[in-house]
Amino acid sequence: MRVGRIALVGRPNVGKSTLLNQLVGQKLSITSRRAQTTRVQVQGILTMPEVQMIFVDTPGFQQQYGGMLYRSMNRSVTDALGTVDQVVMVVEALRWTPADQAILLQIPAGIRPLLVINKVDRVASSERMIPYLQARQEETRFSAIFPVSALQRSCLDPLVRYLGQHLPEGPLQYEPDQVSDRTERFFVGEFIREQLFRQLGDELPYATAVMIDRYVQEERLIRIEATLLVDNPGQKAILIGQQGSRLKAIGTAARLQIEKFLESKVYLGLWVKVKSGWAEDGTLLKQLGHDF
Ligand SMILES: Nc1nc2c(ncn2[C@@H]2O[C@H](COP(=O)(O)OP(=O)(O)OP(=O)(O)O)[C@@H](O)[C@H]2O)c(=O)[nH]1
Repeated sequence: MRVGRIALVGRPNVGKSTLLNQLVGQKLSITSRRAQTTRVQVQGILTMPEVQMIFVDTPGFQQQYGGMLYRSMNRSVTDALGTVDQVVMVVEALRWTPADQAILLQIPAGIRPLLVINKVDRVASSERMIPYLQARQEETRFSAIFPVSALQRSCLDPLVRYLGQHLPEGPLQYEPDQVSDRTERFFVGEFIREQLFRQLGDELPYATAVMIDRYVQEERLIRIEATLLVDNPGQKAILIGQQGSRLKAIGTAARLQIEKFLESKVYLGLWVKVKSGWAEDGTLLKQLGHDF
């Protein structure tokens, strides 16, 4: 067996979560059009006849906000890189921004990352890719370059083959049918967060934490109760909406996703609570799965 840990790095929104979900074949990490939706490190596991790949989905590297939450996010990028066998850097086709460059510089010097150029489906003519590819090849740090479309699942097979061939030999670390080391409860929180990102304005999802208070298997359904923590009463009002309409829409959409994921009927109760400064509360962040 070849077994190893693979880190996906890249600036926010390049499609790391989408790529991970496609590789592992299940919706593990939430995706949205907005940047910086991944807060904690999620592992996806892909087991094939002779290979087990353990993917570490690192949060998008960002410099825009300060605060404990974001420091923890940036630190987990560097931490993750110290313990992995392969680093995959993801960028968007035809784009190489200062943020991409900063990420490349953050990868420790001894590591030769593999470059995935994602979203090639957006490139109208392949000729436009030639100078872009040449420029990337001149950046001699990459061990290999793979243009792909995570969304359309195209060109992923050569990438998987290459990754498998370059992992160390060793025993299985997870059962073959395991796709993640996270619990179902964790994913339920992620599905709720995904709806916050889809249904709210720009700022609020970042100011909201989801806590699963109850998760009980009953005879005919799974009963889940969750609290959405916000920073101030104004945010609470926005989140609840006119006569509760927004919270209801978030709850309904999240419940449908959760039912699909758990393959069971679900009751989902959502409450909104104001707790100012939650993003600076180390104990709370730990409970939510952030390491310090
Ligand atoms: N056209 C196109 N869009 C893609 C592709 N892969 C991802 N996207 C879109 O890009 C957006 C961002 O994707 P994510 O997977 O959330 O990006 P991420 O890098 O994980 O972002 P963070 O979680 O913020 O770090 C989503 O709207 C995806 O649907 C692709 O191959 N082609």
